[in-house]
Amino acid sequence: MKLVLQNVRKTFGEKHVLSDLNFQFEKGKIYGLLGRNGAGKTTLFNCLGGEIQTDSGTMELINESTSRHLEIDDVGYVYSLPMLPEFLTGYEFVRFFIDVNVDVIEGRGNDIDGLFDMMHMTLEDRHKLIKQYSHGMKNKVQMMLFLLMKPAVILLDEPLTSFDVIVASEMKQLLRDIKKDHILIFSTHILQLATDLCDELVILNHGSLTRISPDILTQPDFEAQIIELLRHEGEEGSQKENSDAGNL
Ligand SMILES: Nc1ncnc2c1ncn2[C@@H]1O[C@H](COP(=O)(O)OP(=O)(O)OP(=O)(O)O)[C@@H](O)[C@H]1O
Repeated sequence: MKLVLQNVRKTFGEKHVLSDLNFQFEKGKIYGLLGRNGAGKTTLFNCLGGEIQTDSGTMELINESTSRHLEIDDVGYVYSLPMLPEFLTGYEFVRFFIDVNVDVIEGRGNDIDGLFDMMHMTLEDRHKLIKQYSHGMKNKVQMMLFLLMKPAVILLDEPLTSFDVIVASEMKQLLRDIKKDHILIFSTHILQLATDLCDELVILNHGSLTRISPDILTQPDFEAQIIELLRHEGEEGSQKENSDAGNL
């Protein structure tokens, strides 16, 4: 399965945030999305997640012989600031979520405690009001929802930054375990996290996506090179592969 973006555009007033963006994401990989503040990472996620409409272009899921437009239900979105009903306990919310999505979730919702165990959330925590949850605990609940829904595309907007080192390591392992069934796109400003977790690094700059050559990642000064790419984003002659040439 592939997610193919072609000529995707999004403008806010005079500002061209995404301009004729082309890229192809493949199932089984974790993509690290890098870009400077205001580059348009959240805008891209919002377009993919159906939160906002693109101005033009296509976003399609392509299997071996079929293709179709990306639908809202194809996308799971873990927000950097999770929005959850604070008046419910984590357990109550997950049970409610399973009840309203029972057709999609099928048997995966039978063991709610098993899900909380997988997230290493204690019995006490799972029965506490979400209002009392830390940022990281809320992110864990969000992650549980996509384990249940199994959307084709999972977008993660800086989620691991709220986890302590132990939990971040557990979550990274969880993402590696599930990646074979999904397209995972992970937005982060933490370069070390991106190189550690992701199979491919992609830079969003001047409204387009550009794949970073894997050769750069194996070089000892890769961090300096990526910083340089971000600093001189869009300039000709930088050591990166153009997404149009390399991926479509
Ligand atoms: N609803 C909106 N209306 C007008 N402008 C917007 C809107 N949403 C985003 N923008 C603008 O689009 C640009 C891209 O913003 P976006 O939040 O997508 O960037 P980002 O890469 O996620 O940034 P950061 O890394 O700082 O979170 C910014 O200039 C922002 O001001």
